[in-house]
Amino acid sequence: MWRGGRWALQVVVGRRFTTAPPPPVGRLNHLAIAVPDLDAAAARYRDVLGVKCSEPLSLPEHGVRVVFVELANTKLELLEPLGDASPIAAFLQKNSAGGIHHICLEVTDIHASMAHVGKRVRLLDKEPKTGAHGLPVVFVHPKDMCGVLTELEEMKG
Ligand SMILES: CC[C@H](C(=O)O)C(=O)SCCNC(=O)CCNC(=O)[C@H](O)C(C)(C)COP(=O)(O)OP(=O)(O)OC[C@H]1O[C@@H](n2cnc3c(N)ncnc32)[C@H](O)[C@@H]1OP(=O)(O)O
Ligand SMILES: [Co+2]
Repeated sequence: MWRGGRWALQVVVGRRFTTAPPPPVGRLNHLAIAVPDLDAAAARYRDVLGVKCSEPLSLPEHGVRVVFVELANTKLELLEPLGDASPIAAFLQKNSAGGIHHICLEVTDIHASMAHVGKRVRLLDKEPKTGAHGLPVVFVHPKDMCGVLTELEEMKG
C-alpha cells in the first residue's frame, strides 16, 4: 500500500490489514546518569552503596567518559562530558547537579528495529554507531519517546 510517499508493508489476514509487528525489544541494558564529576560519582556509588564500578572508559567519539555500575538486573552508566561538543555538557547546563540522561534497551537486530521505529519517531543517526560495549547503538529523540532519550543496543544471540 502506498502511504505518505512510502510503501508501507501491509499483510492481508482474513480481509483485515495488519502491519508487520515491531522487532522484539529485550532487557533494559542500562540506565544512564549524567554527572559533573565521574570519579566523585563512582566513589559515591561504591562507598555509599557498596556496588561494583568499572574502571573509567573514555569514548571521545561520543564525547563522554563512562563508568558502569553493575547491578543484579541491569547496569547504571555514569557519564561525564569529554570535550567541548559533548552532549552531556549541554545536558549539565540545564541540570547542573546531573540527572537521569537516557535508557538503553536491547534489540536483536538494530537495522530491523531502525527500519520499523524510524517510520514513527526520529532516530538521531542514519546508521548505528559503536557504543561503549563495542556493539551497534542508535538513539531516538527524547521528545518522541515520552521525554526520555532512548538508546537501542544490538545484542546478538
Ligand atoms: C553510545 C555510547 C554510550 C553507550 O551507552 O554506549 C552512550 O550512551 S553515550 C551518551 C551520550 N550520547 C548521546 O546522548 C547521543 C544522543 N544525544 C543527542 O543527540 C542530543 O543530546 C539530543 C538531540 C538528545 C539533545 O540535544 P541538545 O543537548 O542539543 O539539546 P536540545 O536543546 O536540542 O534538546 C531538545 C529538547 O530535548 C530535551 N533534551 C535534551 N537532552 C535530553 C535528555 N537526555 N533527556 C530528555 N530530554 C532531553 C531538551 O531539554 C530540549 O527540550 P525543550 O523542551 O525543547 O527544552
Ligand atoms: Co548509553
